[in-house]
Amino acid sequence: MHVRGTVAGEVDVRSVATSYGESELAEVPLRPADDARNGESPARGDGGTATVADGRETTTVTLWNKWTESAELLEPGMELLVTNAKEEEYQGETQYATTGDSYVVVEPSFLVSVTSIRNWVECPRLYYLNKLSGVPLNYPVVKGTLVHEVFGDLLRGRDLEESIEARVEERGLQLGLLGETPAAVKEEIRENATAIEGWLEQGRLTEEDSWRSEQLLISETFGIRGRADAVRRGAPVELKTGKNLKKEPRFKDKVQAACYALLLEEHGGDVDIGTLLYTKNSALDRNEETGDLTPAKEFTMGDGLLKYVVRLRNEIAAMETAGDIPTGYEADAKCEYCFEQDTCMVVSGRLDQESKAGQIGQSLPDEELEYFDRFYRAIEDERREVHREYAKLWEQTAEERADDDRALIDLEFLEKRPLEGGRWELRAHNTGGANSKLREGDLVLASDGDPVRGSSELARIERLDDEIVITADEPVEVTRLDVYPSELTTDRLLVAMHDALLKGDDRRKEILFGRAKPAFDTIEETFIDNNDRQNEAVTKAVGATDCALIHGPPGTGKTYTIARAIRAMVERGERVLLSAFTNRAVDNALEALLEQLEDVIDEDRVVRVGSESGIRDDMEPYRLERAGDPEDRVATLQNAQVVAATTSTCGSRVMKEQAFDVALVDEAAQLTEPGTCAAINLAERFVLVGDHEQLPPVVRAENDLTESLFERLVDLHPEAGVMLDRQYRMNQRIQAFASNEFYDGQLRPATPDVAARTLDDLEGVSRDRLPESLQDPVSFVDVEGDRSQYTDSAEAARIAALIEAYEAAGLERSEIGVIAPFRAQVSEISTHVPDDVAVDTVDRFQGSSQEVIVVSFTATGSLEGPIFEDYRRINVALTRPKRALVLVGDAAALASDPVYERMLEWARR
Ligand SMILES: Nc1ncnc2c1ncn2[C@@H]1O[C@H](COP(=O)(O)OP(=O)(O)OP(=O)(O)O)[C@@H](O)[C@H]1O
Repeated sequence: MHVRGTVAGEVDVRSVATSYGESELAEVPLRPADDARNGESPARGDGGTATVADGRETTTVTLWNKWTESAELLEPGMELLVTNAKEEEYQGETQYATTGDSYVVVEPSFLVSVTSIRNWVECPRLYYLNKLSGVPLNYPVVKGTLVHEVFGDLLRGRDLEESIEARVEERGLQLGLLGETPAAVKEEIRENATAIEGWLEQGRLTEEDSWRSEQLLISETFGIRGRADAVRRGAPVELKTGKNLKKEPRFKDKVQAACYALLLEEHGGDVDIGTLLYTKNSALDRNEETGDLTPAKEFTMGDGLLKYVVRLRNEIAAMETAGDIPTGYEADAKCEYCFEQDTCMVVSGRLDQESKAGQIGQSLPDEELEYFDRFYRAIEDERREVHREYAKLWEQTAEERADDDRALIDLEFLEKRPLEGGRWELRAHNTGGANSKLREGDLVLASDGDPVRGSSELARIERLDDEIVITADEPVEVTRLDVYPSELTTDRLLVAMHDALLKGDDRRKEILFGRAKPAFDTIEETFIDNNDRQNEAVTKAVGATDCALIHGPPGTGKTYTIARAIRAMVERGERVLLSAFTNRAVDNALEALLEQLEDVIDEDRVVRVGSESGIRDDMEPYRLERAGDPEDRVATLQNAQVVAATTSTCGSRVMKEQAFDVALVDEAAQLTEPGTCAAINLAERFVLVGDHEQLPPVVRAENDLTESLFERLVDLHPEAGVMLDRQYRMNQRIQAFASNEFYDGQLRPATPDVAARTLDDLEGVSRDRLPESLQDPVSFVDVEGDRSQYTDSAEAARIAALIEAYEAAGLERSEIGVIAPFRAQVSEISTHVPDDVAVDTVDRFQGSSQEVIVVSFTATGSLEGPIFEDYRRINVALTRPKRALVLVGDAAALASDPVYERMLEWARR
């Protein structure tokens, strides 16, 4: 039986005398979880989870012997799982205790990666340093990746030479940045691959041999996830590109293989053997080396090792849950033999952290230490939220995930087709056509219906229509796609924050922490002659020696201003980074910029860095191809005077090697502080462009990440900012409310034409054909709703009628957009209106505009809290239309909120 619950009090650890001698035990007060799904057969399970009495009383779980080590980590409020526990009656109460088959798992829904466990066993401090600084671009790492890729190819049956050729070609850019030549790299890969081929040959001799390449594995029982290099006859095989002349695999390698064994057990295996393949061994010269030169080393995995691995994992989970920082004393690693000793001491010194290796250097000023601490916690909160997303893979049913837009389910598998290189193209029919967060180009979990226990693969979405096309390493008969919760974003935020504080230039930090005022050079030139504020913005951007902040309300020509500013910078010979939170914004800005640069520089000096699927088709010609001849690839990037990439890509290994005179970041109000740092870390000076009255950064946790650096700097250094005040989008009547409510009444139409625009300007459209109530550019339609919370079918039906009225007046459906506060209402409206009308949440509409916008408030009865959560969302919704805005909602409910009440007054005028 498995016992799972929340630690309900202090844990008591003590020694007792038993018939076997002295034993350690820990008594854990536990409030069992009442989740019925708890009992569903975790690995090694023999069914049933404790559902004590009413499931809420506190019971006691006794953890014996080595498990007391994990007990010491427990704090009240932490989750605990004990597998194969036994039930005991004690003074009329049912209690539980570990048995010889038990595993004790601390915070099981925190999924620790196998790599983390491996780093941790070397030294917990090393684990921490890796988190802070990320994996740098260096040759051993790239070579390791290449050997692993070739290994996968060989397992999938690809020809060795063909694989080496293709894989080295694919990494052209990285190899070029490292100054490596293809011939030398290929030779080295070939040497390593000999070991692999030899081993595979042996494997093929046995009839029952079965193996598969890289497999993504998740264990809900042990709280571990990872990608095994290969699985052979159900057992893990790990590839190491180093040498090992001992008979036995290295301990940390065994730990890693043991993690995979646990993962495989959860998938129904029973694993007691692990194989380590040291590929360098076969390249060694027998005459010079002594020892065991066989590359493949098998070892037997005892229960003791598996349990030890779970205890290690528990240490990480407990530390991360508590938000602690390891000191290195947790392990008996020898600092004097550690390659990272210097880095470790420097980081400890700068951050004033306790460390086994000791500290060197002076610590950061207090305010920077405080900042580091605050943001470290915030980013780790965010990481825990990502982990919660993983847990939802098994906590939610398929239907719940689909309703949550996290999965596409009930797909009808159509066919599989082998691709070059042994990969597969899989096709499925989307029967539901439902909404989801999934997009083309995304990495997803493709499964046969169960992403955790069934057969599942990490796959890429190539096409997403009625027919879905994905590519994957193995041919899963896909019937379900799940959002893959990636930690990449959080990883990069942490590294960007670390780089900004520990590697950042002093002057930059003076500015960021308000210890100095941004400075500006005097610029005499006029850049834009018909819009003073835009001209001032460009002047500031060009003249800033530290930073400039451009505040651009809706439709005020932000993109145009950015393009003009970059042209001026390019003309001055500067190397410019153009970045933004989304690919869409990067492409928009780049499009405007290309127009400006037409006669200024050659097209090939503008480069777009990003993946093929992320970049708009018409920007494809500018995309930096990563594959190819190393020298040539590097030359293309180094030669580029303008590089455009998302802030996330700015945190990639390739971009981190680049340096710029200036970084210009659009959509800056939607970026977290560390997210912004990822881009500005790469440049001498920076310009942020955004609007903090529109959507804030998208984060899962509620903490310091919700305020953008843009917003903080606008407050800190108002003199570095300029607000664009003329908008080129909305009819005067439409913009009035937003201007008063959000921009101190400063927003004005840029020209009389803009102020006076109405639907009559559109060809074939006449307002006379609209009902009188819709003839004004702003109208309100009072609908007494159906009183449900997140949907309102009465509103949806009314909206369908409104759209018909606009069509009757001559509008195209594609000129109408509908905005609703909740996804459920978006779905509800979608069932009422034709497909070609865009219906979505505010978040999806930010940055775009439409001739007509209909807003569904989905508010009835007494309004509980702002419907759009945050008034900034209302601002975005109300500023999307150019010529007509229709608000649909329950007037009585809306009037109960002061902002909505003012909105009603304006709309009904
Ligand atoms: N100084 C200007 N003179 C003439 N037209 C301008 C000027 N500035 C901007 N525009 C025009 O106004 C429109 C909106 O500009 P732009 O796309 O740059 O707005 P934006 O502020 O980026 O919009 P959003 O708020 O959606 O991000 C464009 O058609 C652009 O050409």
